Amino acid sequence: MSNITVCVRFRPLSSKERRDHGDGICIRSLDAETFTFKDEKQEEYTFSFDRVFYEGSEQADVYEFLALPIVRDAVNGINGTIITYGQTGAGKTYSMEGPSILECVEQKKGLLPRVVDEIFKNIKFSEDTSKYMVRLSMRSIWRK
Ligand SMILES: Nc1ncnc2c1ncn2[C@@H]1O[C@H](COP(=O)(O)OP(=O)(O)OP(=O)(O)O)[C@@H](O)[C@H]1O
Repeated sequence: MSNITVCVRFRPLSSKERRDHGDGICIRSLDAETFTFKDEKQEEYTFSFDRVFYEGSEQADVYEFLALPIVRDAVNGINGTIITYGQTGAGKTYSMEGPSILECVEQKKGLLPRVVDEIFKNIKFSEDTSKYMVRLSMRSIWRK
């Protein structure tokens, strides 16, 4: 895998979206890396990523593919960054934190709590006598 992994995630339609636009979706899955998008003129475009997470994907799927390799590097002293990008309501916060960072069912926990848990689990069970210093920062960048 290259040093940069780029994935796309589709969230389920909200009840308002279903009410306003019905169930019709313009995305057709081809495989775990490729989907087609049909625009309003019915033109079809194909897009490929390192992984496509369709609307049924679980938080754990995203974590295992995307974040776990970064955590494994981090405990070996290799920095890593996770960036979520998308328009408002696309699901960035849900993917990073889960439905709520404070009260959250295990299955819905987002990347951030999973990453923190795994880093400290690794440190706790590391056999050598190394000292670890963990630095983690989060930024939100938006345009009005
Ligand atoms: N994969 C998902 N499964 C179920 N619900 C989701 C998923 N992704 C997002 N949602 C829901 O969609 C809504 C919008 O998601 P979220 O708040 O994460 O968007 P956002 O990209 O962070 O938006 P903003 O940029 O405005 O902060 C929320 O109600 C969230 O719970």
